[in-house]
Amino acid sequence: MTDALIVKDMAKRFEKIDAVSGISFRVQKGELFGFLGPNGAGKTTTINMLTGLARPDTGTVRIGGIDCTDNPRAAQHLVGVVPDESNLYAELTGFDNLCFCAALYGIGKAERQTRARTLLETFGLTEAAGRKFGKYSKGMKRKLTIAAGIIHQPEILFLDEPTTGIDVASARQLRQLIADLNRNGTTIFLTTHYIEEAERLCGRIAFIVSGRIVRIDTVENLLQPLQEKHVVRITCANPLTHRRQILSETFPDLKFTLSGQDVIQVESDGIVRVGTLVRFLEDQGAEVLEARRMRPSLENIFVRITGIEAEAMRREKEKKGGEP
Ligand SMILES: Nc1ncnc2c1ncn2[C@@H]1O[C@H](COP(=O)(O)OP(=O)(O)OP(=O)(O)O)[C@@H](O)[C@H]1O
Repeated sequence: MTDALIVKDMAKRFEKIDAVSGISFRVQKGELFGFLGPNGAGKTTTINMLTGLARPDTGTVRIGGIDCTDNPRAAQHLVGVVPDESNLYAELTGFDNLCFCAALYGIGKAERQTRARTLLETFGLTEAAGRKFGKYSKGMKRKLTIAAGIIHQPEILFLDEPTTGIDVASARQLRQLIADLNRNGTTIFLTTHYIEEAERLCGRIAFIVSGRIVRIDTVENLLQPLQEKHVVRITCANPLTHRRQILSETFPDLKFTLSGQDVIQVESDGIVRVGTLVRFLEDQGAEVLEARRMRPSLENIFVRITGIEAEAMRREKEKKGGEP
């Protein structure tokens, strides 16, 4: 397999902050590669350097075999970027926006019209092709922005939080579309704070924490240590914080992790006797609302690796980016 992207010892410092501290990784052609990390981990700084918007202090970036380190303009032609805020024109139609983007890359008139039509078809936007972009729904806007990001057939497409801020149904459609694009050969670099989205879509994931890549592996390998685990999530109406100690002492074979104040996650190598646990908690004065056996997920791994609650990260992001 050939590499679409090779990053070596790339670093960036802002005054006193090492935003990215010498990271190295490769993305193969055809991969859907996930880049996950908590707030402030260095994801945006990394993407900016990979897409030619910022220059690394040290290290090298090769895209499609071309060294882009000292030539950010070269990078801009080799990558497709879908920014948070769409850069398309509200007054132009969907079709004209795509043709305009293609023209910026020097694509001839006949070819850009063909590509625009094909992409509108692929993204289910043919009927909206003649409508002004400003009148599109949020989900349609995001789709057209992705279409514009691949009109020049880039080596790699960067999707930064593609489903943040759009409604649930459109987000589901977008995920399907991203999976289809990848299945049809587009190499994708995806950041998302929806861990489940990453688990569902990505083949391989890098975890970045405080500017360093702390783990990089296939989703299958990341999940492997959890395959034998049994996980139960117990939700209470009152805080559980002060009960963790007694739970650990009474059930030494079980591992208890608090998730917020009123949810506790129980992990075990053997079957968890949920009834016994619930009765014990109730005897202790807890008001148990729900006890649910969970399928071990990438979220458990994320919490282990980053020490950050995925739920807390989701809430934080949605405050910034709007509803999911
Ligand atoms: N232009 C800048 N000047 C100074 N510090 C910066 C600048 N850009 C980023 N940083 C700092 O660098 C670190 C990494 O920031 P970055 O935006 O890359 O993180 P992130 O992983 O994208 O976070 P989020 O998920 O919240 O968007 C943070 O500590 C941030 O405050």
